[in-house]
Amino acid sequence: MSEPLYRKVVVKVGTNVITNNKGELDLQILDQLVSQIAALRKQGVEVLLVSSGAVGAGRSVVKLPSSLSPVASRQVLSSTGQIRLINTYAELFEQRGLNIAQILVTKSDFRDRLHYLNIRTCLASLLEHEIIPIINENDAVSVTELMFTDNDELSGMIASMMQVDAYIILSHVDGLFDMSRKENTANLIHTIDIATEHFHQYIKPGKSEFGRGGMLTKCHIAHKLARFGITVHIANGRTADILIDILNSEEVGTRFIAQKPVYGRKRWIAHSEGLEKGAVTINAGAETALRSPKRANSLLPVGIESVIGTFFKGDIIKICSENGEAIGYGMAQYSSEKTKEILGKKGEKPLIHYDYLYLMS
Ligand SMILES: Nc1ncnc2c1ncn2[C@@H]1O[C@H](COP(=O)(O)OP(=O)(O)O)[C@@H](O)[C@H]1O
Ligand SMILES: N[C@@H](CCC(=O)OP(=O)(O)O)C(=O)O
Repeated sequence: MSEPLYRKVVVKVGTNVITNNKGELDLQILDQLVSQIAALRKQGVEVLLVSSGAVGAGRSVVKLPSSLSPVASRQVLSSTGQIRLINTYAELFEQRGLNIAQILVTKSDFRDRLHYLNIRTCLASLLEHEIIPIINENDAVSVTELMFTDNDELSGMIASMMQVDAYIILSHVDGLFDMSRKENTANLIHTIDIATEHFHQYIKPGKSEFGRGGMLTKCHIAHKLARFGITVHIANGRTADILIDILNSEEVGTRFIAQKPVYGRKRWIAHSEGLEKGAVTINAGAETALRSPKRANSLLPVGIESVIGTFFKGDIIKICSENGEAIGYGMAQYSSEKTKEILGKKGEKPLIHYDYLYLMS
């Protein structure tokens, strides 16, 4: 391999990639994946692996009655399957002289800056000691409202938190296809430049059998990360040497071109969907000011129409447009109580400073 394209990557592998049609772990594919990661490590590439497959692996460990609730069966399958999954990885990496670590997280582990930084320190220390972190959602304890949409979202969060060069999503499909054409003539989209085109035009809604996310979630995350300056690849994890090819700059799968990098707190705020403590509704003038391409504007009380929930200084809050649609997130500079006192007034301090503001496009 020539000089690898990236120095640090997050690789996310989906259930459909690493399980066979009987739902069992596909040892041949896992072996192929591990050997590619080992080859990348030899080249000095730092790899964080996010692996789905716990629930899938659990299905081949225990047979559950159909009367069990979906939540309970997911808890049982994931907690039993995760052991099988991680043991398989441990054995395969050990054969290549590599150590792994298991990190199980829930969305609430990212709820405030301190927790977020704790996870970051943990992952950074593992990489520093040449241990490969294998991350999954802690499905046994994360229930409905605290769940990530799927592991594509979790991995996106890790990729942005760890400031990787690229986020590689290994799916069971070759990438994003242009579904606007007739099915049998669908074309693989090689690159997407989010500055000039939108992925929505290519997507067909729907999820595959065992996974949770679907192409729409993948593209949403890819778009978000490309905005932060991280290149995203969506490629087929069952294709031999796919990771090696990507890091060798071969044109495989779909690549979302990275834009100018954004760092620090803005990234954390951008991943706070569902973790907000409250919300504010703003008027049309304030929305126009926040979206101004000419200058960065902070959110002033004069443009705030209403306050929902209770929040304090330093909390993440959601920003909604006049019609109630979520348009962004930001860190409050003061409490909901104070905001209520001064909303609509001129000359007051900003509720959200532009450095702590993330607007969805
Ligand atoms: N434009 C598209 N290109 C490719 N796949 C698409 C598209 N629109 C919808 N899909 C669906 O998305 C699925 C891939 O997403 P997902 O099931 O989450 O993959 P995985 O489980 O491999 O992570 C495909 O099976 C396909 O049916
Ligand atoms: N955490 C779950 C996987 C959830 C998930 O996002 O699955 P997938 O869409 O296959 O990546 C598991 O390990 O079974």
